[in-house]
Amino acid sequence: MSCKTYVPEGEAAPASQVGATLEALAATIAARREAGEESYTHRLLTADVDAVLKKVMEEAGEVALAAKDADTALYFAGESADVAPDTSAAARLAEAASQSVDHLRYEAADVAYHLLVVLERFGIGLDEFAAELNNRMTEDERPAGAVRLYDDYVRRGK
Ligand SMILES: N=c1c2ncn([C@@H]3O[C@H](COP(=O)(O)OP(=O)(O)OP(=O)(O)O)[C@@H](O)[C@H]3O)c2ncn1[C@@H]1O[C@H](COP(=O)(O)O)[C@@H](O)[C@H]1O
Repeated sequence: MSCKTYVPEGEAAPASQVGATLEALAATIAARREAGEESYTHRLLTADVDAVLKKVMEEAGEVALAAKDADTALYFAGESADVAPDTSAAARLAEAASQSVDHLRYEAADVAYHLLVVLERFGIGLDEFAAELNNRMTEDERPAGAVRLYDDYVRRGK
């Protein structure tokens, strides 16, 4: 866990934080098929597919811009810490760099959410998505018991 995160006191942590989060979010998204038009997710699931595809591309672009900003901010924070450590300028640049990394995380979450909506639209469950990633791993990298794709479904259409 990073110094920016915490688990609320008294709550048991799931075996995999990101696994539990993605599963909960994917289930919420799937359930929004039955929601009303007031749900943004429902609209993305049911409107012209271009709407959600446009969002994926827009949010991916925002990740790239946020990462460039973070890269620049970290560079200046590093330079300042080398040249004038323990000054208010160095502290300000360090804080700006930390905020720019936070912004990158925010934009990455936007991409992940919109990608999950696309997967739901096309009936690709999280286990199947995991199998796609697992198939690309070496034996050493792949976790024990990891779900795989049957050979007939590997690199299909390529
Ligand atoms: N995780 C998300 C989620 N992430 C992003 N978004 C929406 O995606 C849109 C992103 O569009 P914009 O880029 O225009 O907005 P922005 O992020 O404020 O702007 P930028 O900083 O990115 O430029 C916003 O409307 C966000 O509210 C999300 N909408 C919903 N969810 C989840 O889906 C659940 C169901 O939500 P409903 O859509 O309300 O049913 C929610 O409870 C959440 O758990």
